[in-house]
Amino acid sequence: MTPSFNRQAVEWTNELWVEMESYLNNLGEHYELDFIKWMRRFTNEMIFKIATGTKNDAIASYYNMLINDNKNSLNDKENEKLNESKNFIESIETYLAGMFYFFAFNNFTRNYVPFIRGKAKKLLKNKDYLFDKLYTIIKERRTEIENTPLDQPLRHDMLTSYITANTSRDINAVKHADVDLLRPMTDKEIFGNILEAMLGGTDTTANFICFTAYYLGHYPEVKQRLRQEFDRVLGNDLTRPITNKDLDELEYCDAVTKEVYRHSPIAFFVGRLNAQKDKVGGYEWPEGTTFQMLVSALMKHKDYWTEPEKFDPDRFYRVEESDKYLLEKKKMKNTFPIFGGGIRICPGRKLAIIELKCLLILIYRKYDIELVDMNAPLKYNSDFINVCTELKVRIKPRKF
Ligand code: HEM
Repeated sequence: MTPSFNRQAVEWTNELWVEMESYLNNLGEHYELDFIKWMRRFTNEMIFKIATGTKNDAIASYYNMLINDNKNSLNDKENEKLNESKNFIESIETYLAGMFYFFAFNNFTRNYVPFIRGKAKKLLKNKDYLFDKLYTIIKERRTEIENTPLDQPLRHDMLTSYITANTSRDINAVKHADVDLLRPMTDKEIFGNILEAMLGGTDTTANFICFTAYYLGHYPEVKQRLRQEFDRVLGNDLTRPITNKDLDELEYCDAVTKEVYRHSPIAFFVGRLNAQKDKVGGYEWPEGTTFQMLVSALMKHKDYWTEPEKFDPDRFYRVEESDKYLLEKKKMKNTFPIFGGGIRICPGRKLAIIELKCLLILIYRKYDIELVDMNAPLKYNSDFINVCTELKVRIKPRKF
């Protein structure tokens, strides 16, 4: 993600929060929300806008689903748009959950074992819907660009950038030097990139926000320190939009989110395939071996972390000044790969942190997230990634 996308991401997170806040206020402080459902729509709406330059009304459609009678006040076209948006976000959820199915069961099992065959069929039907939808979006945007007069500027989004790359309408300021890539992209290549962004950019960040809300609910002293930092950086104005500069100043917030991630990582393993034979862990491995690195185990290993089971953001806060967290100081570079590393490092990492930090400020400076059941464990499934299955909360005004 280029700096211009990151700037837009801050702006859009501010804007989208204002929309979501109005729905939450309408529902009222006693309403029990499933926070993951809201956050998934928030992050999907963000990545949809960044990827395509348009809104998909993921949050509005969810709100309208909850407030059934609202539907009656909408006309058929508006209802159709909201339904389409609901189907789209559900298809991403189903596609992501289904990936594990195709990972775990071989071709024979998927085609001949009765229950599994039925499930695989449904997943494939969902895949067709999602792929068609994305190809339609690409085709429609191509036509729009072709019909835009040359003297009119094109908007800035991933799709427009991919479609125009290496054409006379190129909106990309920076050119790739590799000769093989100095040609326009095909629809298939564009589709692959947009699909990856949608998949990578929806559940991951939504889960991270929910996991953080869960830990803050259980560690009020951490929440209080976090708010002190927000108040110091942002002042008393509870409505001022957040800026990139604000985010850079939030050191304790950084530490809190890292500690949440260490305890409840989302991408709990990272995979690699070796391109040539290699020696790993004392053994020779042939070319083409698949490795899965269980990073969740690295993040809790006693050789790398002081009191690894303890929830303490201070292990990430100004750790270079600390004597207590010597292990962290020495080892963190290789033991904490939130976003993977090397050439395949997560391209959405900046966007994820922008959304996460912005939302934490926007929510906690003005409201409190109250967990409905303080005794409930963090509910999640470990499939391809750790996915929060439910987080029941009430959003209350903050008590000063
Ligand atoms: C908290 C949020 C996120 C976490 C924890 C996360 C984590 C990861 C990890 C661990 C990888 C594998 C990296 C590797 O193999 O070294 C990855 C890859 C990827 N992520 Fe993220 N990610 C997050 C958010 C996002 C967002 C917002 C996007 C949207 C643009 C995104 C798009 C991708 C893509 C496209 C890849 C594949 C990159 C490749 O294979 O070259 N991720 N992510």
